[in-house]
Amino acid sequence: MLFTITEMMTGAGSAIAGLMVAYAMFQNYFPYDLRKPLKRYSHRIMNFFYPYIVITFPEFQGDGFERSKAFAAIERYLNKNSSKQAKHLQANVVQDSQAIVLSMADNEEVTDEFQGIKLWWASDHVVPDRQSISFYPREDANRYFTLTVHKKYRDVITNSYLKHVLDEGKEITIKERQRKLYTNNKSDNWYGYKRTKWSHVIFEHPASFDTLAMDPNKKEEIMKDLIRFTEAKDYYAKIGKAWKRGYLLYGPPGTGKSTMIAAMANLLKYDIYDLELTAVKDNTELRKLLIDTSSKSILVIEDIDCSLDLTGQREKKEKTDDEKKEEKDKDPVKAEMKKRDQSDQSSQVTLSGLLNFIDGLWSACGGERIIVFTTNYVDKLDPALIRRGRMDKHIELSYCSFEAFKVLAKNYLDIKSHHLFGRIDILLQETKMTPADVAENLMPKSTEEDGEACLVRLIQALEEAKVKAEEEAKKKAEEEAKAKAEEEAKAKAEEEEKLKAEKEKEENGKEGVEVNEEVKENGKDDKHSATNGVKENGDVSH
Ligand SMILES: Nc1ncnc2c1ncn2[C@@H]1O[C@H](COP(=O)(O)OP(=O)(O)OP(=O)(O)O)[C@@H](O)[C@H]1O
Ligand SMILES: [Mg+2]
Repeated sequence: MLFTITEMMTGAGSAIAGLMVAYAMFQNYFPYDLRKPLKRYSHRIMNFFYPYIVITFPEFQGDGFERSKAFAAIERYLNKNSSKQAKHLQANVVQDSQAIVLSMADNEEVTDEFQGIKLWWASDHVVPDRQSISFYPREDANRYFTLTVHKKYRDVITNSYLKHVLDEGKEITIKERQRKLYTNNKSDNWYGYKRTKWSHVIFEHPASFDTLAMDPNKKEEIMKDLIRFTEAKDYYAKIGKAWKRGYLLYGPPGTGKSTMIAAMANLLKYDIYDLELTAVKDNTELRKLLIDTSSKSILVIEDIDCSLDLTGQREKKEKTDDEKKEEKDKDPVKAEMKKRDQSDQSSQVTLSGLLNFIDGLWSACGGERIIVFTTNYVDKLDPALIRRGRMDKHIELSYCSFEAFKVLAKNYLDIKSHHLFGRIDILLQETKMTPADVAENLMPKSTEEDGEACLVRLIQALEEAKVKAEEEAKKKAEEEAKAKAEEEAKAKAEEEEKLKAEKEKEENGKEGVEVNEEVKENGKDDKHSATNGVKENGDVSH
């Protein structure tokens, strides 16, 4: 046996040596001009017998400094197969990704299947020419993927499979990317080196629809609505509408409007653009900001009633000169600061600009976008702004209901049912408390405090709120009654005054008539005497 192996080795060694000699002779003595066609024909012969096609996807293409998007997408797509099949994996921390991406190391091969067709993916690298000068700090070796598949499937692969790989890879990239929370910069900071219109931080809000306290049916409906929107690309194209949807969240402070936006972003894996309208100078800037947002994002304008005077009149009611002077005399520093503040914030964004922004021709750029407005006072908003088509879904977030309380109790205390729940149910119906306040009362304040103690505290707070509300209602009723009584008294006094005045007028009138009559009588006499006078005069003139 040992003899045979040694013999084989010797045989192989001499064969290799023979080949090397032949190659060296080919290099040295074969005419240069004939080498090229020979190579070409050998390739053709090889192709004739080799039944596969090989497609290469390099990491960097041409002189491009940017990593190829196709390569990145394929890397993500192969991730799921390679982590199962390949034995040698390479861990990469990809920029903007939450997870470490495991891809197969060089010379590893994984298989994939598509419509019953078997395909082979392999990874390798080439070391670029050392003498080349590059300013780009790319890695020394350029990696590439190769896809090998039987020739007869060429059409399926080029037409459908590659699209499927790229789409799926992109989808995974988007899902795994670190999401961002953007806010707009003032336009003074838009230009220059590395300046941008939006600044961002990593979005890490933990809110989810599970932790959101509200009626479960309503919650379900909102979630379904959101998911249907994300899947409705073709539908929107079919009906000829831009792929966007507007939500108006309204309700008193502390009822979970901002929390719901975070939950929406987490559900859909979208970025958030939090637009501060007061920092936008005019409609043109508003449009520029919109163009600079990416798709798969939620555009938020919080407290829309405060950001803009939505009756269309942008300027706040001007104070009179006297009022201004009085203010200045009281606190000159504050008055000056306010003046500067006002001149800084002189935003000329108009209602029509905002409407165009959310519903006009420009709103379609980017696609797959959700616009959310929040407000505490829905009645204050201009109907044009919140009509369907602009704000498609109106969601009211209101005071804490018993259903909402149960979600909070489960989240904060891990309690699903308790004998105190009945009392809380009645109290929640009798008094208004925001989910924010309920949550605050349910949060244990020390390690010793157990769930029951927190529920008791909530009951106390609810009872106090109830008493307070009753007192306030009583006070309000009293004030109203007082105001009404005062008004009635005032009206009565006015009526009396009026009557008195009329009476006086009447009496004066009577006297006036008598006087007049007297005057008339006197007048008659006078007339008489006057005529007489004329006559007399006439007589005189005669
Ligand atoms: N429905 C809710 N479910 C769960 N937590 C809530 C809910 N509402 C309020 N909270 C809690 O109360 C806090 C305040 O809520 P949030 O900021 O969402 O209120 P808001 O409606 O946006 O108020 P504002 O109108 O003042 O902006 C949050 O930190 C959250 O933990
Ligand atoms: Mg808020």
